[in-house]
Amino acid sequence: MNADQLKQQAALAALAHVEEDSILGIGTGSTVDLFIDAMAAQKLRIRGAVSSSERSTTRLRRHGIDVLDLNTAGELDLYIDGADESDRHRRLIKGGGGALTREKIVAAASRRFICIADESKLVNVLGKFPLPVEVIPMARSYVARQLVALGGQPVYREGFVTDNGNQILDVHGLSIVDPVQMESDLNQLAGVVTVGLFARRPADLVILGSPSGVKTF
Ligand SMILES: O=C(CO)[C@H](O)[C@H](O)COP(=O)(O)O
Repeated sequence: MNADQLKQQAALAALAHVEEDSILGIGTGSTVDLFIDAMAAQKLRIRGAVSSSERSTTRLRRHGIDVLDLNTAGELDLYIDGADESDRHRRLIKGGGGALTREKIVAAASRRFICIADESKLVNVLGKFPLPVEVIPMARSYVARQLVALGGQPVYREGFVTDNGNQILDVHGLSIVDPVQMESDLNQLAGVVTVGLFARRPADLVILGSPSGVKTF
């Protein structure tokens, strides 16, 4: 099975958690695209979705799914999103697609967070995937120097602007043994908008597609 088939497996398994007339939070990425398409194909009736990116908004609307404003939607029933890495405690690295800030907001505003991915995303220690950090543009070099002092090697994601008009530093070389502490530490740096570590609010359930079937934890 290829990676897309494994992502599809996870996306389909997540559909079983969607309740009729609920309001969903929708993440961003290729796995979430598959989830949106599967939800539309199965004609699941939901009240609407709060989207974490322009990319997902376009896809939801194309399927005729109502995209709601988080300010009026209230608390969301369920958030579905992919990840770049997950450890066994369901702590994640996210932001490979650059949507980490809105993803973190929508995850925080949701009662339940289900992460869908293929099994290659499961790691023992987070940090092999470069950690995305969204920064205010004028603070980019300052934040980069602080990240070097903390032992990372930040790389500017050139030519990429987030949906919020900010920039991304991808931090290589981190072995994130205490993700909760690192998330707090990096959040404190002036100019950092969002760190792509989802450790203080981990997923409630991770669904992984694998050649031997779906794995959940
Ligand atoms: O965090 C993300 C986007 O900001 C995605 O969830 C992450 O990059 C995984 O993407 P994919 O489903 O394409 O593997």
